Amino acid sequence: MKMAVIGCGLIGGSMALSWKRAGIVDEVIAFGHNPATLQKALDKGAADTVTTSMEEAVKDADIVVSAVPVEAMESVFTEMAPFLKSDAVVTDVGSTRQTVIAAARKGLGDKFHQYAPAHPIAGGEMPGVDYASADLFDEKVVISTPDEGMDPKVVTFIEEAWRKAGARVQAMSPLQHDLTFASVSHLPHVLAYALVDMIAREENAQEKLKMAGAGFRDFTRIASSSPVMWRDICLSNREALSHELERYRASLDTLQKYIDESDGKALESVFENAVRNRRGLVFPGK
Ligand SMILES: NC(=O)C1=CN([C@@H]2O[C@H](COP(=O)(O)OP(=O)(O)OC[C@H]3O[C@@H](n4cnc5c(N)ncnc54)[C@H](O)[C@@H]3O)[C@@H](O)[C@H]2O)C=CC1
Ligand SMILES: O=C(O)C(=O)Cc1ccc(O)cc1
Repeated sequence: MKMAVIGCGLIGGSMALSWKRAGIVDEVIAFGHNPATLQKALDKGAADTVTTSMEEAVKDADIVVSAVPVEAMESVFTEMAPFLKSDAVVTDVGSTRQTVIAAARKGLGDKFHQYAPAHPIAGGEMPGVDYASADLFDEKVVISTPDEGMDPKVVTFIEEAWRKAGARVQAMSPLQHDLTFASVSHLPHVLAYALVDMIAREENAQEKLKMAGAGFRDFTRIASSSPVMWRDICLSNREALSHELERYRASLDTLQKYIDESDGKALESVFENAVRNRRGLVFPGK
């Protein structure tokens, strides 16, 4: 089996390494625009061959994965469509589902039935194939979002491949996915970026930041994530994310009121509820 990876960064590169390790694919070709990035994919062992030609990447591939930022998905699907083998399977790893599925519908056209989406809930804040690893998805959750017009056999093939690669597959609707991840992934990234940006713009920012402890480090780790990737996620899941921001703003207003009014009892009750829920959380995988 030959896999073509379109956008061989952290997730595309990790998928290549992980699916090779699991014996799902024997050979990987990476497509990209930047020869230096492609050379890194070769050095890392994520790709066996590389190309800047979409035709060369896709024409003999049995599996094609798009691992580019979500707003670039439509042009990638459009570019690959003419060169796909009739029995090739297409997938993607994007962080949003409704707009990416719409992009696949539009870009792949009458080849849409060859496509099944899957979003791995695993990654990290450092982008690029340098940070890729074969065990990134071990025991992690991968969300499958089957939708109208997809071939159930293709959906099952992609789900089974992820299981074989060591992940746990869970299915949900594209809408449910986007509402859920707006809340537990997209909102926290915006909050972390906002906090670091706000402090960094202050006159004595560097002196302040030097004083930051582990709490600040834990809260803001994800503010090191790729600006392009997160710009795209915010734009792609605009409605759900905007709703979450409104709710969060209301929650901050409430906390500010308690603080302004020195209402310790009310503050403690909010914090206790958060602690009860946070301490009970179990995160899948390592
Ligand atoms: N970083 C993470 O933790 C996770 C990311 N994702 C999703 O996976 C996808 C890839 O993210 P990462 O691997 O983290 O990013 P990355 O920045 O490490 O890799 C993206 C790669 O795509 C390339 N690229 C960008 N536009 C392109 C285009 N039009 N054609 C070809 N190549 C193009 C970039 O040069 C880069 O090599 C995104 O859709 C992201 O939302 C999903 C789960 C986790
Ligand atoms: O860095 C982290 O902790 C993440 O949250 C990684 C991540 C980023 C985007 C996704 O769609 C899924 C996982």
